[in-house]
Amino acid sequence: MKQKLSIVKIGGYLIEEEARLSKILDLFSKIEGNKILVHGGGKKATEIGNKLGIETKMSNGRRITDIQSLDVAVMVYSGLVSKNIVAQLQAIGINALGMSGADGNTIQAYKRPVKDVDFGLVGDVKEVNAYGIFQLLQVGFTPVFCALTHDGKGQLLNTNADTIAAEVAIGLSQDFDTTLYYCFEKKGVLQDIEDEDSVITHIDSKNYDVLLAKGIIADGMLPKMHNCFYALRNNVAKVCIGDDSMLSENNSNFTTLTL
Ligand SMILES: Nc1ncnc2c1ncn2[C@@H]1O[C@H](COP(=O)(O)OP(=O)(O)O)[C@@H](O)[C@H]1O
Ligand SMILES: CC(=O)N[C@@H](CCC(=O)OP(=O)(O)O)C(=O)O
Repeated sequence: MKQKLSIVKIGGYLIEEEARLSKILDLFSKIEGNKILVHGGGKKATEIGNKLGIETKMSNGRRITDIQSLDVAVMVYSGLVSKNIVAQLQAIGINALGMSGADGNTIQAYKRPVKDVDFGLVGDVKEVNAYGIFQLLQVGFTPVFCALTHDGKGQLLNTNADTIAAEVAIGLSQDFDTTLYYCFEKKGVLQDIEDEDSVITHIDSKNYDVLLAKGIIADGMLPKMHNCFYALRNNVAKVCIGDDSMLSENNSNFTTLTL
């Protein structure tokens, strides 16, 4: 039987709030078995960029990563956010290791080809070094991935953290029985975005199409759900979306996805 692996991705809003972040890290530390954390930090990058006088350019809600904003992304994602999370995990007994995709050649990517929009130094994942990550887990490290990959030729690339979580989950699903948790500021996928009590507890490919058609899934939830189904189609055993309480035992008020 395969060993269990939990991959938890935490989003930008949760990272911003100190108390909420430490609650999540505490719940994460209590997950039994192998685990990996993936964090975003887009909001922090925008905030620090503004302080440095580097304007954030967006297209349809997605960051355009020019050379200057890549520098900000590297400083914020693999520096400020990563090291803060790693130190907090160390303080609660987790031997965390802050990683970008360049570290240990864990995630190689290629620069996204220009179609309608040139996203700049943004990477689409080419290959996950599952064996390297497997070895880190076997010796007792807990990898903490930020939203950066590399092209193998010396160029760092900005890669969406939700995508990194899905790709790492897929890569490790050959060896592990993997559950992927997308943890963000809402209780789950909501029927009505204004009503926190309207969590849709189960979404499959059929009602996904209905939710899409009705416009219930929008904005950042569109690529998130795309990543969820992509992971499920590629051997990831279970995918869930919810807030920090999703990681507590005895809570079922979050969204579980199936094919
Ligand atoms: N039906 C929905 N249920 C919950 N959130 C939704 C829904 N439709 C759109 N959203 C939006 O999707 C966003 C989550 O995407 P995103 O900001 O990319 O997450 P993250 O913080 O994990 O990076 C939420 O902030 C919310 O505003
Ligand atoms: C290419 C791309 O989309 N990169 C993201 C990486 C950070 C991220 O994904 O942060 P959240 O999970 O907090 O949104 C960005 O720069 O915003």
